[in-house]
Amino acid sequence: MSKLRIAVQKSGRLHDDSMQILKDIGISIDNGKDQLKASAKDFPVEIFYLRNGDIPQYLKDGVVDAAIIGENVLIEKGETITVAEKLGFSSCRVCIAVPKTKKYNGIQDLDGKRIATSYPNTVKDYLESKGVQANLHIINGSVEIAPNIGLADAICDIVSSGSTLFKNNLKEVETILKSEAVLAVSPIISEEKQEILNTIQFRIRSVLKGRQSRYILLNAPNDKIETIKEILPGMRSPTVLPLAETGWSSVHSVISKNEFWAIIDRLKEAGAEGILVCPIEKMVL
Ligand SMILES: Nc1ncnc2c1ncn2[C@@H]1O[C@H](COP(=O)(O)OP(=O)(O)OP(=O)(O)O)[C@@H](O)[C@H]1O
Ligand SMILES: O=P(O)(O)OC[C@H]1O[C@H](OP(=O)(O)OP(=O)(O)O)[C@H](O)[C@@H]1O
Ligand SMILES: [Mg+2]
Repeated sequence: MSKLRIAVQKSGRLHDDSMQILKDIGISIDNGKDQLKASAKDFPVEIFYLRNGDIPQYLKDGVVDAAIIGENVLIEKGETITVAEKLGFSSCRVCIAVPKTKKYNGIQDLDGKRIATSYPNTVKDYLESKGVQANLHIINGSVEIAPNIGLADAICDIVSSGSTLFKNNLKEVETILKSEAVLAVSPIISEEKQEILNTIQFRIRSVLKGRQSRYILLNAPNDKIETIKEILPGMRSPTVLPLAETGWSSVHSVISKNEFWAIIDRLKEAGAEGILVCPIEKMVL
């Protein structure tokens, strides 16, 4: 049976989370740090460790069948590549920034100006869509330094917390796109490998759903159960089990990770006690 070839970043911001999600879906890899290729145990998958920026070309050529990669890199270099799943980590945005002290009235201010970036296609498409022409300086790293050394009037780069912009006295003026890590697929994947990929996608969805959810357990007097059930969303309806103490029940439900703090006060007011919130490893719907 042929193996699905998946590319992951060799080292850098995506590496650890990429390996973690593979592990969570049951793909475990014995890999000496220096190996560039490794086979998974118990699953028809081979992992290739590559530079994030090189992965779109490998996907286009069919050298690898799928990859975990930043969506921003696909937008820059991967016109023909499809996104199979968003993976919920490495969230960032690609932005244009100018020196803090510069007045900025709108994108037309960049007409005829110099913009330093590692994402020339992304910037070019954006400027064209706004009818603006600028001179692009392509640099591969430390882009934020460019205005301070007189290399450019503006930059276009990745922003996450904004601290790199802040430290370099820059301000964000345009957000071109938002990005996160994705599972990307080669345009020339075979049917046999697509079958393996379908299994992987199913497992990824189960893991991501689990990560976004929490299992909640609480105790409440029986006459409060109806009110509590209305507060708890639950997958279908909450499970209600009698406690050893008469007149009391235990209520179990699944809620979104983000919902918990919003409903906790309402649950306590409604009479809930002994509230436990537990992580969920996987969730198959
Ligand atoms: N500050 C950040 N916060 C969140 N995600 C980021 C941040 N910087 C980059 N990313 C995301 O992680 C990806 C990899 O970034 P990283 O800096 O590790 O590698 P790189 O230098 O762009 O690529 P290569 O592997 O080719 O050297 C980026 O393409 C982007 O999607
Ligand atoms: O908004 P922030 O949270 O400060 O993150 C943004 C910075 O992170 C990335 O750089 P990275 O640290 O990956 O360095 P690199 O340029 O060497 O890839 C990106 O290129 C920005 O410089
Ligand atoms: Mg980087």
